[in-house]
Amino acid sequence: MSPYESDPADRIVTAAADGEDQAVEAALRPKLLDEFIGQERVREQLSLVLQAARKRGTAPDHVLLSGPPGLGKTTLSMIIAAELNAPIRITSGPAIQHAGDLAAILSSLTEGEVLFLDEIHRMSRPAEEMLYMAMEDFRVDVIVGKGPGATAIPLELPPFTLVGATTRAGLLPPPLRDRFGFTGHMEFYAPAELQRVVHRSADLLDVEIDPAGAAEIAGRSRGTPRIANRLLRRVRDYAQVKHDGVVTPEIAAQALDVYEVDARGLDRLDRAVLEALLKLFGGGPVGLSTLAVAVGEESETVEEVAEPFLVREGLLARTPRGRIATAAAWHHLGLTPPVPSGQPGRGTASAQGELWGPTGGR
Ligand SMILES: Nc1ncnc2c1ncn2[C@@H]1O[C@H](COP(=O)(O)OP(=O)(O)OP(=O)(O)O)[C@@H](O)[C@H]1O
Repeated sequence: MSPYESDPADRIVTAAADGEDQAVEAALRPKLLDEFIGQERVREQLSLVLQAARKRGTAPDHVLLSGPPGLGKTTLSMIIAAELNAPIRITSGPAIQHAGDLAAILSSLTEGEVLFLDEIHRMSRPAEEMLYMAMEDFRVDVIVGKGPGATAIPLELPPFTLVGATTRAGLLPPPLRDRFGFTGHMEFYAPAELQRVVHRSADLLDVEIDPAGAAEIAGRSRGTPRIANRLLRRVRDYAQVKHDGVVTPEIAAQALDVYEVDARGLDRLDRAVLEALLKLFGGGPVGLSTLAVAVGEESETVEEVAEPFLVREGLLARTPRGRIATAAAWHHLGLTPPVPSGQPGRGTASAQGELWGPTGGR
């Protein structure tokens, strides 16, 4: 049976927002730059951009925020609007399929408004081209009619600030990237920063938590505030049902064990992949498809859902000969790595060596 029967998008450790996240996130979002935890460099740079714009009394340059999901791009866009005392309009690349959709949004903006365009790399080509002119000249050409009779009607736009967000900055065409005056690269959060995020959210949710309890949740949150907030809610449930509601490190650990999120933030799918790699293939190298069959999953699920975090954590490496486990992987699962052939004490290695899988890349 698949170790992960449900949709991988429903994992408790996914960085994408689920329905419950969306419902509670509004209450947990920091409202001003000073309340925003971590991302020191982006915060400092952005603070300068905003202060300068306020001083000049003009709309600031367009801002691009890039980084993995759940790190606070939407939150920062709302903070930008709040700091500028400006209204914000929120939309996303996939919602803008036709240039006309974008023209409708742009032409209804008010002066100084912030337009947040999430997943900007997923906009259609014609809309993207319209955006170039809008960003640079605050003007769009609206095409009326079709074929040889079509005419372009120029439309002046009020000055506005575009905040684009993308998980894939590399996919943005250079002409679009170049039109942003400031790009903020969001990094995964350090455990101490996530501990502060958990504490802050616990206060807002009226959950009593001790510092070590917050540290326990932070350590399992994969560097991502959205995951930290989600784990906090599950730990709160456990603490309220099984205990007196206070979150201690022991209670946090017990609760997250129930949800199968281990001390390093790996879930059942991540561990199944690592266990197969170590126990069945002696740590590799093994091809992706062989590894996927061994865990009863599609290759894409292993490659796109489990591997990025395992690679980031330094537990698994992708090589031209296939996937290999690192020393940290053996250590994490409490297993002893085989001794390389030709060295003394090869006994365990040969026993496991017989199980080594094919060594093709895929
Ligand atoms: N620096 C931070 N301090 C406190 N909370 C944060 C911080 N960054 C993010 N959060 C919390 O994490 C949650 C997710 O943040 P947000 O929606 O801004 O992420 P995102 O990068 O826009 O994700 P996506 O790309 O999936 O839209 C929010 O509820 C917010 O409260």
